[in-house]
Amino acid sequence: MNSGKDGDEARSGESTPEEEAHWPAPTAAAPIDVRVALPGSKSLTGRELILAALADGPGTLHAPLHSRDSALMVDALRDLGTGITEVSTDHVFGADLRIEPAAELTGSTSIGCGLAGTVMRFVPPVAALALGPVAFDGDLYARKRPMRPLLDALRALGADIADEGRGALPFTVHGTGSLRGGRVELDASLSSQFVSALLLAAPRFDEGVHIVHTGSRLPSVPHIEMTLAALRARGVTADSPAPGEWRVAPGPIRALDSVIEPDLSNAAPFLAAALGAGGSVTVPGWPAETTQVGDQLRTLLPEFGARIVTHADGSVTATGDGPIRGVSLHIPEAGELAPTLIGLAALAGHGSDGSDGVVSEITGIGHIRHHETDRIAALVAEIRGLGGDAEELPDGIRINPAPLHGGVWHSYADHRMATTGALIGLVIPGVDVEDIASTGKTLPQFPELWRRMLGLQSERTAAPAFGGFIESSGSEPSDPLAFVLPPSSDTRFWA
Ligand SMILES: O=C(O)C1=C[C@@H](OP(=O)(O)O)[C@@H](O)[C@H](O)C1
Ligand SMILES: C=C(OP(=O)(O)O)C(=O)O
Repeated sequence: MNSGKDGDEARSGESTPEEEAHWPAPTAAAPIDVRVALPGSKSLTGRELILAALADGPGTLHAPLHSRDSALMVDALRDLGTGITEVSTDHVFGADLRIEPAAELTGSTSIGCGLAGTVMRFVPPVAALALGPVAFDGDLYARKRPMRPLLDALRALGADIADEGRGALPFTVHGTGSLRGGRVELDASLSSQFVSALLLAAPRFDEGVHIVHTGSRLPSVPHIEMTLAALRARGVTADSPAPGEWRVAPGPIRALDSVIEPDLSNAAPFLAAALGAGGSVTVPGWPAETTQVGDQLRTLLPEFGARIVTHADGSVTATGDGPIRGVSLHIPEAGELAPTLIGLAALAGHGSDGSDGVVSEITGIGHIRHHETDRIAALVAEIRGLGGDAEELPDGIRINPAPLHGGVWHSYADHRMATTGALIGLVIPGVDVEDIASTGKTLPQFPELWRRMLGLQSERTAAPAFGGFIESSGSEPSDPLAFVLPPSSDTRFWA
């Protein structure tokens, strides 16, 4: 795995110079009918890596994500003494991972967080269990992402952390090999990851943890439920005794072999493409039950006019055969999906598709100002840059119908900004996405998958680091199955 640990520039380790600059987003020439298989969930891969590193024996992750964020997590846990090796398999998105927990976690190291919220939040509590100082830093913008509530909570639980009052990266956790734990108050209104971070390491705290959220709002609740479910799957006693409170009992974390579900949040731009291009997009391997917030796409996309069918074989199809409708959505739990939904809302208002010109408002997402960039400010600026009419709300965005035109769409090093630019470019000719390589954070295959989705030839002569993920059954642009996985990989990969 190439994490690009030491550089702001190196994001996916496989981008061409052209992608680093401006990527001409392909415009859909005709309705599409394609099947797009997606790699593993960032959030599940991160949690399973942490829990496997703290477990009572070795375990294997099947079908994990291989991307910049997951590589940074692997590097961080290796730096703390965990053995992580790639185990070759024949499925399409890269190797399984074999994890051998360290007998004792070791400090005296430094950890690069890139721009990964999961690394900068989930690893410090683990570092507190290591022996010796562990220095954390990340990309320049990562230093702006909030950390103070988590660092203060860790201190209250017994950790020694030096951050020179910054409440942000860089900081050093002086691990002593153990942490007392216990009851702690924490304001998680800026990020649910503060809660998940403490819960994940808490079985190894002397007293476990009892977190009491003190803020007036709580974003991304499904991600906290995902954390509790991952802990319980490993035999840990973990619950929520009251709204805004969570408890984890001290005890062993059971080693196990886990299968990572495909990333349903990364399904968002692809399913949304059915609305942009017209036609159908099918994502295979959709779990029948999941804690991933991306599952909500099945109810959110119909708000924009999509038809969704969940098939018995575990695939989900989105079909778009009419104008994109304006929406009024309040989605505090689904901020991760907001950039794609906002992109659709901008298209609903662009005025040349026969849409009814309804104003869209998407609210409850103030916390996405603290994601990879201030996503509300960035989306407003970029939609306006293409001639659209968008304005910031205190906790969201309003989009008034307006025709869009081509131009440069800036990514702000944010993978979901980049994919949103690609989505708009499906409909609006002449959109150039700056830094499409930022998609390497969670989906290095994005440019390739997107072009293949449209029946376009690959930009590469050979897919380098993540090759073999598509089995083209013809690659004629008109072939509706130009983009499928072979059935054998399908069953193996999504089992
Ligand atoms: O725990 C996780 O894996 C995540 C939690 C959410 O963070 P916030 O609560 O900061 O929104 C989500 O947006 C992020 O992409 C992943
Ligand atoms: C907010 C996101 O990432 P992170 O895990 O870095 O917070 C995201 O992927 O949309």
